[in-house]
Amino acid sequence: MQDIHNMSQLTSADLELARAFPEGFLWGAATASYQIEGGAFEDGRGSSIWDDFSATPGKVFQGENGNVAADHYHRLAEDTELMSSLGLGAYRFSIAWPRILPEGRGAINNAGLDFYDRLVDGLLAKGITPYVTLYHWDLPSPLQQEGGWVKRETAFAYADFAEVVAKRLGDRVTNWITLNEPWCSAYLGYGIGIHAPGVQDRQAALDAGHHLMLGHGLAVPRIRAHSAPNSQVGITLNLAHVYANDERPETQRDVALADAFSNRWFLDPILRGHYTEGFFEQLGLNAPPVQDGDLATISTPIDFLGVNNYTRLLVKGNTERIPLADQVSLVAPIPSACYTEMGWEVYPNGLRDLLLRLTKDYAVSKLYVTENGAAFKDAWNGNGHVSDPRRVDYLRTHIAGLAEAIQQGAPLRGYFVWSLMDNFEWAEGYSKRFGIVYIDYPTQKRVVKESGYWYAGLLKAFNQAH
Ligand SMILES: OC[C@H]1NNC[C@@H](O)[C@@H]1O
Repeated sequence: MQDIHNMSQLTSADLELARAFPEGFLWGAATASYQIEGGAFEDGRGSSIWDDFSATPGKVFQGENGNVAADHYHRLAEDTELMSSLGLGAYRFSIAWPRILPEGRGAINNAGLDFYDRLVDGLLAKGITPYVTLYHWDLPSPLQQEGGWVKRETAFAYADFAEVVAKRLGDRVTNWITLNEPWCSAYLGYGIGIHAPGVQDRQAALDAGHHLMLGHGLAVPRIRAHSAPNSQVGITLNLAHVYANDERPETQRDVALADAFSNRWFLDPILRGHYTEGFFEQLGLNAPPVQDGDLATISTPIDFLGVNNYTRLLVKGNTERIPLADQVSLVAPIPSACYTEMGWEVYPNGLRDLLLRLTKDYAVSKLYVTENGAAFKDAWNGNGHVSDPRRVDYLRTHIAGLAEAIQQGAPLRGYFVWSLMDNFEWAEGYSKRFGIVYIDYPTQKRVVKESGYWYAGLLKAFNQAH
């Protein structure tokens, strides 16, 4: 691998930026099982709701699926070497529940555990710290056939799964993330149905969200029980800072609604032990089936909050009617702004402002940015590397915001770029590329993009400064 730490990619300002971060700050990259692994029918892996959703005509771009993806299942050595060559301090990945418990509960598939054993050992051998997400959306199909996350029993099945994994990996894994983005699982999967399992029922979204959070709370002590004393357990939420487009009262009202729906729906139960006042009424829905003790379980103390952030929300108040919390109108694309291939505004201060808000409003002892990145049109001409200056600029400006947030008191301990490599972007299939490494799917060749070289150079400059 050619000198990947080619710091000539960096400006003097970049070198200054690297030095702005405190000693011990963690630099990593993130992926998820269904998005990169492939090996969908191998070694006892069961089916997930994303296998089923992908196989349903019309659900995923061009009918694409995760059967092969980036073939990571067969490329552990190559990919851990790639991570090492980039100089990553940590790697965030997720465990495919259907590899471990093909039926969702009951019989353990040891070949599935063996795969993650090999991955963890490979990372540790290269000095890369594993950050393990236990659930990144690939619910075993049999559990969905019983109702999935709208059923309370799924929360208990999840906690059992978490314990099985912690028992096997807890002697080496000390950083655990229970769930990735339960908001997406609940609202995109059960509310509007653009994600698996494709249910369109807003009440079901509330019920699923509650049981996802319950599963989180049930799992935390069981993970701790099988992990080393210095382990830390947290959860990753997708959050976005909400801005007012103007000073009108209806805009202020809608900013609060958007914040409740996008952020506080999960932040408040997990970090404050209660749902946001009036939230269900604002949605025009009933409360989910909360049982005595649930909120105490859901708000069990955690060691860090993982924050996934890509853009901001800019709200312009509705005048003609009182909107529902999930129907607030966002400002139309701003001509002067930049947008990624996902249609998300590039607004670097949004990540900084989000971290500062969390620090001010919630008693979080530690924060990690567990995902941040961008999809742009990346092309590879079959040789050399992939030029992606817009992604370099996206990373540079968002990382600069992190330094400001830390300076202003945010307890930020690390950053994981999304993503290590191009991968299956859910309903968008492979049409959207988020990687700092390009995947040529026909050949499965890994090609480090300009952003990958830049990120590697930044990490090298950071390490040299400490
Ligand atoms: O949309 C980009 C990413 N967002 N967070 C969850 C990941 O699975 C997505 O690929």
